Amino acid sequence: AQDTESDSLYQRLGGLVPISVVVSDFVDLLVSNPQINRNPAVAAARERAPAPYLKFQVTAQVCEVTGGPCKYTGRNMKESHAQLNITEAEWQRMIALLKQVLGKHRVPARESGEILEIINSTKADIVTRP
Ligand code: HEM
Repeated sequence: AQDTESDSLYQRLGGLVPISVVVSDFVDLLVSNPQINRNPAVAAARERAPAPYLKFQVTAQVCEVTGGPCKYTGRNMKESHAQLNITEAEWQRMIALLKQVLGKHRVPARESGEILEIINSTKADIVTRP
């Protein structure tokens, strides 16, 4: 059936299968990005939080906040990123990688815009250095 204006973002994205694929590609790009890995706190956190774990938690979180049936049980964004010293430049790099993945998977403009808005709403909790 066609999407309607009132469908949740979760429904318009196509549910957990496409969401998990996009998150997986995004996390793969993020954890292998040389600029972001130059941050020693981020690089060190890979042992505590390996890519498969991040994929699980981010998928559950995106599913929940877009109106899907999941329940995110991880830590909040402020606590989980507080020790990582994430800079504005690292944030901008992450946004560029996210846009790249949304484009690769042909996520439409409306849905991409809503995802970017959700991600931007977490920026103040995640970026702790200029
Ligand atoms: C430059 C941007 C970002 C970097 C470098 C980054 C890096 C990390 C790292 C290294 C961890 C593991 C922390 C630890 O366990 O000590 C983590 C956890 C996590 N991040 Fe990010 N992150 C970024 C942005 C985001 C954004 C925008 C979101 C989604 C809104 C997000 C969602 C999560 C989630 C759900 C966890 C798991 C929390 C938990 O373990 O309970 N991250 N991130």
